Amino acid sequence: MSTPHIDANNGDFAQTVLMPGDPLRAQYIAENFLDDAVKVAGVRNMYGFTGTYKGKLVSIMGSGMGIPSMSIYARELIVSYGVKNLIRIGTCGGIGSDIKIRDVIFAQGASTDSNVNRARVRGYDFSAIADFDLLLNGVNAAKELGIKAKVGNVFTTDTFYQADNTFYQELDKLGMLAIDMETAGLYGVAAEYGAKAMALFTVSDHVITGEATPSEERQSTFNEMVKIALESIEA
Ligand SMILES: O=P(O)(O)O[C@H]1O[C@H](CO)[C@@H](O)[C@H]1O
Ligand SMILES: O=c1cc[nH]c(=O)[nH]1
Repeated sequence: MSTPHIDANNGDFAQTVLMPGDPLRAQYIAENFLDDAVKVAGVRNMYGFTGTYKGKLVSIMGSGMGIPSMSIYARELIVSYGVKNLIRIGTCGGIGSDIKIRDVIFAQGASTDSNVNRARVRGYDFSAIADFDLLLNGVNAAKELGIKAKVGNVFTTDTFYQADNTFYQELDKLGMLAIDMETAGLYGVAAEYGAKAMALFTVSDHVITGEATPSEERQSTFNEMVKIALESIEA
């Protein structure tokens, strides 16, 4: 049974879905990290794949950019396909002065300029937080792989191009590690529909210093994050 945005059959998705923003990254992961990967979804070229990693069944599906796109796919995966764990694997802009490009960051919590989570609690504030077990498994997997990772609050924005860059300094003062465009929405959808969610990123650029990862290095840092996410999955 397909949904308006996912043309997969019942049972096509594993209990855990890794979600990069870019569907071509989903395809790259399926081709390079999974065994026996099968394409299960492709409406609007938002590809979804299911295969195995070290014998564990896992799916990968693009989320698109921004909270609205992520929220559609996350909701349909949970409600219509019974997905239990959603792990965002994305890129982000670094904010803190101790954040360097290529760092791996776990989003323990996600603040936002979006109204979607307030709308879930009658206009009050909602703490958009990662599922503790998924976060712990991810942090432990990073440790075992010898990859240093940072864990903390991030900011999810609807606006990739900020009108006023001094905003980043204000986020820095509040201890925000990084900025992305989906995580607060993912955490809200997971809470609303009873699934677990967690996000980790690699820092592609630093929004205060302007430093950016050279394009030829992006793939290798991205691969480290993918390995962390895949190793963190429980059988
Ligand atoms: O690399 P992805 O996962 O798409 O994540 C980041 O990149 C996009 C912006 O360029 C936004 O989706 C942002 O969250
Ligand atoms: O959302 C994002 C991702 C990477 N870099 C940014 O500045 N923002």
